Amino acid sequence: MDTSLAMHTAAIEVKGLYAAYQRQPVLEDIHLSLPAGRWTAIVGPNGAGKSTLFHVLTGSMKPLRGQVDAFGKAIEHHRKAGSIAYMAQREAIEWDFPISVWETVMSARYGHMRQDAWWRRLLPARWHEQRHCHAVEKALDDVNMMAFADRPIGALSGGQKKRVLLARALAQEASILLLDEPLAGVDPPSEQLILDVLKREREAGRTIVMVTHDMPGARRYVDHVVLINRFIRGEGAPDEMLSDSKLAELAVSSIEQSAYEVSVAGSPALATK
Ligand SMILES: Nc1ncnc2c1ncn2[C@@H]1O[C@H](COP(=O)(O)OP(=O)(O)OP(=O)(O)O)[C@@H](O)[C@H]1O
Repeated sequence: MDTSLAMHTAAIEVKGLYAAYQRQPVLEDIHLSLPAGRWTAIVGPNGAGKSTLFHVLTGSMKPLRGQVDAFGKAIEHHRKAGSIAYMAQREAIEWDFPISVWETVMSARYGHMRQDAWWRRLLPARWHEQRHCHAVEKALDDVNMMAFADRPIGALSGGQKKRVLLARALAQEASILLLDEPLAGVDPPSEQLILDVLKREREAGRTIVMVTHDMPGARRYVDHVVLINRFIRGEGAPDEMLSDSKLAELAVSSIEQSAYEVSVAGSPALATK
């Protein structure tokens, strides 16, 4: 990990962000400052824009407006440097291609290999370099999936796939981990395993930002919470943000949001093409 990055107090800063799909606004006027070396939970109802926020933070979606920096540098810089690891929701992945668990996790090392001298990049043996193999093995061990290393990725259960996706994010050895629902669809022992792994990663100085619907897990482990539903609905300590009254406000915003979407769908000015 680049330790100079960890000197900043904010890992991610978002200013005046607007994002939309086919002119339909999904995120509006988002201002955020996510603390470095801390564990942040992004909490919001279905369709609140949480995954969209991650798409913008990884640079895979261009916002309509606004600025997003990580450790004081544009997201594009981090995209090239591989300093932000992203774990997508399991449902968003195509599983039918014939690669093994080991190869899936090794793909997280491409960014490191790209930093090598050009002639090294041409060597097929780079896949077998000790530092890459060690990072993959450690990540698979962390999520208790080393025994499945040779299995085709498509031949795993849903919870096992999730652990492999987390291993891939860990193997990148990035400064920031963006995890979209890492706890969804896993059994209680796996959930505990994942929470323990993330706790260790946070203790090692990494910044973790995770989308979650698991309130007990968030209350117990995270340092910082962002409530979101198209707008930021609150940001602060877990005790305050995950209180019954705050969560009730968020639920009400969800009902209002649904009513808004119905009215926008009928509006010729914002209708999608
Ligand atoms: N590719 C897309 N094209 C058009 N609309 C989209 C697209 N992806 C998401 N949306 C819409 O954008 C809104 C926000 O979606 P997003 O996936 O960011 O929500 P989310 O908070 O991650 O939800 P969930 O908790 O269900 O995963 C939703 O209304 C969704 O229907």
